[in-house]
Order: sequence, then C-alpha cells, then structure tokens
Amino acid sequence: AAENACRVTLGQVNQVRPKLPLLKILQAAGAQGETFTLKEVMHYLGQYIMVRQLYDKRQQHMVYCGGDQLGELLGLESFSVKDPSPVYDMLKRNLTSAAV
Ligand SMILES: C[C@@H](c1ccc(Cl)cc1)n1cnc(-c2ccccc2)c1-c1c(C(=O)NCCN2CCN(C3CCCCC3)CC2)[nH]c2cc(Cl)ccc12
Repeated sequence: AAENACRVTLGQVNQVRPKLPLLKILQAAGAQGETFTLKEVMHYLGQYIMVRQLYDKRQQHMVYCGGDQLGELLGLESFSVKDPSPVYDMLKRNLTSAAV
C-alpha cells in the first residue's frame, strides 16, 4: 500500500519497459534508460524514422521500413502514419508494464 502510494506520487505507474529489440531502436534515436511513457516511446520512434530517413520525402505520411530493424519488428515493408494500428500491435508485443 505505502510503496504503491509512493509510486503513484512519483508518476511511475505509466512507465513501460521495451523488450530489447525495441529498446535498441529507441536508443538509436537518443533514448536513455530502460523505462518510458508511451508518449516517449512514440516520440523516439518518430525521431528514429526521421534520423534514418525512412519516410517518403514526397508522401511524408508513408514510412518505408523494409530492410530496417523497425520493419523487422513491425513485420511490414511500409505503412502509413495515418493508420497507427500496426504500430500499436507491435508495441503490444514489445512493451511490458514497468509497474511491477
Ligand atoms: C501523429 C504522429 C504519429 C504518432 C504515432 C503513430 Cl503510430 C502515428 C503517427 N506522427 C505524424 N507524423 C509522424 C511522422 C511522419 C514521418 C516521419 C516521422 C514521424 C508521426 C509520428 C511520431 C511523432 O512523434 N510525431 C510528432 C510530430 N511529427 C509530425 C511529422 N513530422 C515530420 C513529417 C515528415 C517530414 C519531417 C517532419 C515529425 C514530427 N512518432 C511516430 C512513430 C511511428 Cl512508429 C510512426 C509515426 C510517428
């Protein structure tokens, strides 16, 4: 009870722990540490796509991730940022709750 109350005040409850393949991608985008909020995970994945130039310069909502570790994780050659469902499915497979 006490430690949970403490965790709530420290804002730890919304942290997630990426599995190693996803953690490596986040770290390549500049992430530090091993637990993040979902917002931070999305931010670093966006940065990763930018830094690795995986988005189409003309159709900027299209991400071509085939041949990249991101594509391995997603199991996709490409996707549109307008349909986040494949990304959420991948996160379900690659994030564990850090609350425990
Ligand atoms: C709404 C949001 C989003 C967020 C999650 C999802 Cl599952 C879909 C969509 N979003 C909208 N466009 C992008 C995007 C597009 C191309 C290249 C990089 C990012 C994003 C993504 C962000 C992000 O944190 N976005 C901040 C603002 N973005 C605007 C787009 N900006 C760039 C667009 C290409 C040209 C340069 C600017 C970068 C900042 N994180 C993501 C992670 C992934 Cl796995 C996929 C896409 C994104």
